[in-house]
Amino acid sequence: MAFDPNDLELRKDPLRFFIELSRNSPSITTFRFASGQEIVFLNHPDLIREVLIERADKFHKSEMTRAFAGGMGHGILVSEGEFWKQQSRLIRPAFHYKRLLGYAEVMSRFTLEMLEEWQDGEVRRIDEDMNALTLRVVAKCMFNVEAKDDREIMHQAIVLGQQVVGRMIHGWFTDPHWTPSLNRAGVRVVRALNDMVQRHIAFRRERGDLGDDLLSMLMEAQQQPGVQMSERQLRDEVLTIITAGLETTANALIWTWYLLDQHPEVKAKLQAEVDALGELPNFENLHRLPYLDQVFKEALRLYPPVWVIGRETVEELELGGMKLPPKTQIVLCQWATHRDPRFFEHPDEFIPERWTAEFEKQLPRGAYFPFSLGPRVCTGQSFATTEFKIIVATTLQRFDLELAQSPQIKPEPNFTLWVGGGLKMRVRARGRS
Ligand code: HEM
Repeated sequence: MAFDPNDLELRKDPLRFFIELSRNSPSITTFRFASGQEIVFLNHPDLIREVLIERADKFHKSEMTRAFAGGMGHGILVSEGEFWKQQSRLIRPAFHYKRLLGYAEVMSRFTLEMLEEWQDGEVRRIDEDMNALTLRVVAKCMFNVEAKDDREIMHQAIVLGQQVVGRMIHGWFTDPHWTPSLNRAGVRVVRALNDMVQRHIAFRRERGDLGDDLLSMLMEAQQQPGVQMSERQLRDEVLTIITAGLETTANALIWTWYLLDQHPEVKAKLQAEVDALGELPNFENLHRLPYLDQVFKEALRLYPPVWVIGRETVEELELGGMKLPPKTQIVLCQWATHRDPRFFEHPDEFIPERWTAEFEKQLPRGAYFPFSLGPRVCTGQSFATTEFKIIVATTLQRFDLELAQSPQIKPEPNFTLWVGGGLKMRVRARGRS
């Protein structure tokens, strides 16, 4: 059937919409949201590179990104210009290579604690386990928050955020009169989250002992001459890092457990690799798990947690032969580009082995961008990579996971790419200590 970008059934499924759009326009095209707003869609590595890397200063985050990030306020994800540079300079040291060593210990300890709760043969909601684990990790590593009550507040805020973003995406594609809004329950959750962050800031101020985490680094930076950072900004940065760091990594893990189940030969090969390690996975020995690295890259290709990126033009410019006025909204879609047969043979198949050094060398830069590229690349890329590898390798050394539900799983495009309906798996102890 001919592709009709206005077909309502197609619009109810934005993932299919973008695949169809990309197959019908190999480079640059436009489509309209239900409201009539025109969006430019890019689907060629040269143009993706131009926007993210080569002419990055000519593009800001899009209206869509700002709306996605609305509940987190105006943190690093959506700030621009000199202010973004200042915040980035303050936040990036928390992700420095040297710090990952300490974070990796926390990741390993919390994974082992989770596994201690798993009973041989039981069926678990693996999506809930991965969400709880990644929340615990990011809250501890970045903000030294361990209290269960605090984690519950963060969890509720994230669930709320997912509902709001889910409605937003549906509205953009299908409802000409749609406007974003937050109901009373939503307002309550956001307030609880604000109060929690304020409480932590006040507690540290009172004690006069800031500690060594990201929140402390930001609080200290507030005192530096020339640094402009209000209390509200501090709160927004905390919320941004928690949200950016939690759902993304959790979904990468959830999809990987699903993919491993569907590809027993890959799972067996990976199990053999983690068993041969002969010790607990840690920051120093992860390089001895090359197949895990290939699995990670391939899982992020097929199910990129950040499935779409938005930008808008700062000024009038020409892109791919089109003249774009200022504030033109632009979409780049990892979900579609990562499945493009021009760059990936058998694009819908899970083949970790494709990620050889030769393959990566010939892959055009801009055809694969799960963490984005250029100056606004994901701040947490190394953190997420370490966390993913430690959790998968540690779990696989001890447990075998098998799907305990229908394998027909529908990816749901939200703030990140979800496993629709959750993921039930049976966990079996592998008889190793
Ligand atoms: C597999 C896991 C992850 C994926 C796939 C991912 C992906 C991305 C992508 C695509 C962006 C760019 C978004 C845009 O341009 O609109 C981004 C930005 C960002 N990510 Fe991640 N992310 C992951 C994990 C994390 C973690 C664990 C953290 C922190 C703990 C984090 C913190 C950030 C921050 C702060 C930004 C904003 C950077 C800036 O604009 O300067 N991310 N991430």
